Amino acid sequence: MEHHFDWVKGKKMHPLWQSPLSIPGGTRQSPINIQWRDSIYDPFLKPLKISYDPTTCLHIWNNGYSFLVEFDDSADRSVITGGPLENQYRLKQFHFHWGAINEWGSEHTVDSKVYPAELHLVHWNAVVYPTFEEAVMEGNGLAVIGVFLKLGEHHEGLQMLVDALPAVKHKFDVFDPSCLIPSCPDYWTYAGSLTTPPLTESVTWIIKKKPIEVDENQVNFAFRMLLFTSDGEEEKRMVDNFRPLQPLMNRTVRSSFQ
Ligand SMILES: NS(=O)(=O)c1ccc(C(=O)N2CCN(Cc3ccccc3)C2)cc1
Ligand SMILES: [Zn+2]
Repeated sequence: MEHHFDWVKGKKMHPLWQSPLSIPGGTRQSPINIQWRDSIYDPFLKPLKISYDPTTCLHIWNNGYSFLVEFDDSADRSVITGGPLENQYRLKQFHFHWGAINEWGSEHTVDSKVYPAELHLVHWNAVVYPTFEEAVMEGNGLAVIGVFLKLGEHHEGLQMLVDALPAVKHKFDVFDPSCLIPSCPDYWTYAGSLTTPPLTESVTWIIKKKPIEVDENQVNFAFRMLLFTSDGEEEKRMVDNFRPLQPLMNRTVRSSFQ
């Protein structure tokens, strides 16, 4: 799929959505820097309840600016509930954001610390909305779990994805994405938006405090060998697919931990 780039004086620029330009009138845009000491402990926040059915995993594919692993969301088989959420949300897909080198790549930052990559597990409110596309347009439509990746030990679960990547549309038998989520229950949560078009302000963000560890080869092979372009075009490595930080404006980040 052709990646829409913006041209300025004949130079390929990053796609529009990566410019600092926030959408007109946007008051809850993402990503943001999470200032740990400014986050407010909320004792009423419940533990997040995650129950995924590994057989709902469909396939992995490259959508031009990331690679996604999509799930069968036709029933309540892989769901999250609790945490800051009023309803149960269905898992639709997960994807990553990463940089060309390990110095950057994550979308959110913590006390201005950038991680080499960030995982997003995307869920939608199927209790209230009939389709994902409609939920994308509503303030309580989506819930995304963000998990930071840091360099360290080899990660067995990620390795299964790395091994599947060469085949663009790789049929998965089973994959349980909870193996990519740290067991530590602590998270921050805030009201935000999609970080890619249509940038709608429909996401309840749940950012895990603990990162997962992956080794250097996994980052290099999992992410940096992917291409933005489709066959026949000059090769453009798929890197730096993260949006710049957005203003916090009148928002509070709550923490589930003291
Ligand atoms: N980085 S992120 O976690 O914020 C994120 C980014 C993209 C998506 C995503 O699957 N889509 C965004 C909307 N798009 C399709 C669509 C739907 C309605 C209207 C227009 C377009 C699919 C989900 C989460
Ligand atoms: Zn994302």
